[in-house]
Amino acid sequence: MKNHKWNRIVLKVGSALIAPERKGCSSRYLLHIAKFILQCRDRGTEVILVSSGSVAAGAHFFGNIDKPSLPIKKAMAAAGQNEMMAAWDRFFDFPSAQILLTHGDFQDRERYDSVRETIFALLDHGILPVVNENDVVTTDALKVGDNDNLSAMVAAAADADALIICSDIDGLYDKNPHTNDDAVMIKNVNTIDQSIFDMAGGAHSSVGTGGMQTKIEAAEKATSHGLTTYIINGFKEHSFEQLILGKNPGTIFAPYAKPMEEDLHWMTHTAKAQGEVVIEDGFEYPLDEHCDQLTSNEILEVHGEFSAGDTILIRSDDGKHVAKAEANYSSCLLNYITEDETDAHHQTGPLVSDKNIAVLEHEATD
Ligand SMILES: Nc1ncnc2c1ncn2[C@@H]1O[C@H](COP(=O)(O)OP(=O)(O)O)[C@@H](O)[C@H]1O
Ligand SMILES: N[C@@H](CCC(=O)OP(=O)(O)O)C(=O)O
Repeated sequence: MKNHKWNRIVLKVGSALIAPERKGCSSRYLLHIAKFILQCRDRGTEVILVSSGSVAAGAHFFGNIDKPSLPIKKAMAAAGQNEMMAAWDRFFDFPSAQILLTHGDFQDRERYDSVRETIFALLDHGILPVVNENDVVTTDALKVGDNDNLSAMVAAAADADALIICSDIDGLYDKNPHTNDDAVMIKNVNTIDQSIFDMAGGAHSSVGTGGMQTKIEAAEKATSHGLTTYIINGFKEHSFEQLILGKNPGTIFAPYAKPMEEDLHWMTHTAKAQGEVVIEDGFEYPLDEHCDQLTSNEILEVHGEFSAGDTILIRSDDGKHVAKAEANYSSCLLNYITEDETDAHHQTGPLVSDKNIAVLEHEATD
């Protein structure tokens, strides 16, 4: 696979590469990553950088406290973001542009289109977009939470051909190599199924977020959109030399032969559930074809507050995530009907829309 076939790539760089010791930014690893960006651009490949590291870069301003409170973490991000942007800028003789996003920007179609337009305009003018989560304004409801998933959302929104995740490890192993001496590296993944998710553990470093779990989630988001996804070791210059030569320096996840349609991809991988409806195990119908059979009769419990039109998660009693879909009724009404045992006439029509439904195939991870 030669990289000159890439028209556009998203390169995700983790915190450990930016501020390895939490003593501000270091050019130690950024130098060879910047060289790779230059080489790609010279070959006509547009690059979008998703750069973590604002919290790690800003930590030293706050005395590197061990367990910072949320407001202090946000303050570290605000101060570190400037340092991180400046660190990248030192390497380039072309301009870069800061894009700070939250999940809310992907959830809302107008804002999503606006982000896309801005990225395309920057690329058209040879400016390097540098994306990070807007940690200062995020709340639990609004945040993506990790830059692996954020990079996959950006890659899908920007119609990129490849997502390259630069980590602190060579690629995906069959188990966490930091805790298992016999872990074996996997060079190629053709299908991301539950067995691949089962291999992935959390982060071990003090600066990383999400570990391998969020990288597999990102790979699933990206490959189902038709992007080839790489996990490589960003500490090693050799990884980037191999990529330029069209070789595989880490783990490659093959893109779906038939990428998901845009709406289904958005519902599966981007839309955030505002609440959930628990139904009995063994609901018999394939939900995407027979969601008209799912009425209030099937509900065991309703969690969270949502309105008609919001995205909800349908979960079975044994915890399995069955589907995400657009609710036809509010949580308030569903709660009233399920709790009211006196009047069986209160049955609803279909709980969710048959136009906006995504059947989920993995076991719940939360
Ligand atoms: N199966 C696995 N294969 C490789 N790494 C794994 C695996 N399971 C867990 N990990 C952990 O994931 C880490 C990489 O993720 P993370 O610490 O979040 O770094 P980054 O800053 O690159 O996002 C590895 O260093 C390793 O400790
Ligand atoms: N937005 C955060 C990044 C969080 C994150 O996902 O970090 P990492 O696992 O190092 O990619 C920051 O800039 O510190």
